[in-house]
Amino acid sequence: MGSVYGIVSRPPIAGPLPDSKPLKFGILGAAAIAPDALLTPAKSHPEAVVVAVAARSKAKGDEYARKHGIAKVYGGPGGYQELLDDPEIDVIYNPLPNGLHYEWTMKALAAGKHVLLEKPAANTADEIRQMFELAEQKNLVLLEAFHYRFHPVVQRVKAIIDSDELGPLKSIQTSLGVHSGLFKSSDIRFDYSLGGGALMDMGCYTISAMRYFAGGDPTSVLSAAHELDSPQVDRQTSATLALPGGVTGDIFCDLGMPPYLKLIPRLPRLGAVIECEGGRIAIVNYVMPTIYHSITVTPQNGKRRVEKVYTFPTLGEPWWTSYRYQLEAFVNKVKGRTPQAWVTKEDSIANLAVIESIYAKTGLGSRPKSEFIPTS
Ligand SMILES: NC(=O)C1=CN([C@@H]2O[C@H](COP(=O)(O)OP(=O)(O)OC[C@H]3O[C@@H](n4cnc5c(N)ncnc54)[C@H](OP(=O)(O)O)[C@@H]3O)[C@@H](O)[C@H]2O)C=CC1
Ligand SMILES: O=C1OC[C@@H](O)[C@H](O)[C@H]1O
Repeated sequence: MGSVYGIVSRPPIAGPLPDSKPLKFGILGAAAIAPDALLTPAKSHPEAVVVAVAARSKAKGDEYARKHGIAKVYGGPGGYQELLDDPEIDVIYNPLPNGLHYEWTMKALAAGKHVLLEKPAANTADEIRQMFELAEQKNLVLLEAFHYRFHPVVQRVKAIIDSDELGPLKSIQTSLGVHSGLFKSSDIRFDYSLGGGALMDMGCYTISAMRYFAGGDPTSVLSAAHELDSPQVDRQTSATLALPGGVTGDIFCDLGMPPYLKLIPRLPRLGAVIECEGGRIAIVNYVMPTIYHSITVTPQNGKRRVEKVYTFPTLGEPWWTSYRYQLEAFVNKVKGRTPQAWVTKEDSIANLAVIESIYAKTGLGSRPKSEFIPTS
């Protein structure tokens, strides 16, 4: 999935600004998402450079570093901690499996590093609260990498909702699903012990977007259902949530939608529909909008229009991915400048709390708590 962005993203190679020291990033794990989420965006960011990667296997780390032009490799059983202990590194990017996010983010913060942390931030809301508390204590930046929030598309949709052009909100539907076979059965997404499940992996976006558009958190889970991949792992989850002001929210997420008639592969579901008293907004692709997107606004008493938005008035380029916008915000935050958008501690905690409440409703329960006990 990630490599699609490589096709649309055409970054120039950027040099550092004369008066600004670039932040040096280290990556925990030779993860598949890192090229799209950090390595490629950093190439066009004058104040971000990836200097090291750690991998459980030195050989895998070496190969990954060679492919992506990363100078240093920490490999073997102590490699992750060696990366955290590297005094040259300012920021750790943590794209480990969900169930390892808490342990390695706590360790990275303890080592005095800022952290760009993949979504969902951890397996439980309580772990997320602890990570942010440590970041606050140490005056470090911690961000859950909900990259889509940094792209102009969702911000434009939110502005239309808030403008009251279409009147009060009635309902919000958000979806994210991919066809079966995209992820192998051995993928981390299907491993309960690593924090797997469709609701964790993809549902976290649908809930995050729904909460963002609603401007508030669900008050209850009205109903929820799942299809299983294995006894504790949902391949698909859907739920209906009560939102403030009598608004209803429907989410759908699927790690492997079966083919139609067992033959025809399914197109990805990447959309959202927002119904208001005076019209509706339909978004195609709120998750990876740089590839393609549309915002169709249909007022009840007006003309239907389609909007597309790739840049902000004074920020971005049409080829900037959501990850590139996210990196811009992250670097600005670390440098003490005001980022264009942000995902706050409260937002990250609330998102995982909704995931946990849906898992409670379906009976699958939260993903396992980390066994890591912080020492400081
Ligand atoms: N923002 C986005 O758009 C996306 C975010 N993600 C998130 O990024 C994270 C990683 O996803 P993805 O890159 O697809 O996954 P990968 O499986 O490619 O990467 C996970 C990395 O974790 C390391 N790892 C450490 N311990 C284990 C273990 N016990 N089992 C498996 N891997 C382990 C491996 O590193 P090594 O062996 O090299 O040390 C591996 O490279 C997830 O949290 C996911 O939700 C994923 C895709 C898109
Ligand atoms: O973060 C993600 O975004 C896109 C999905 O395909 C992927 O499963 C997920 O981890």
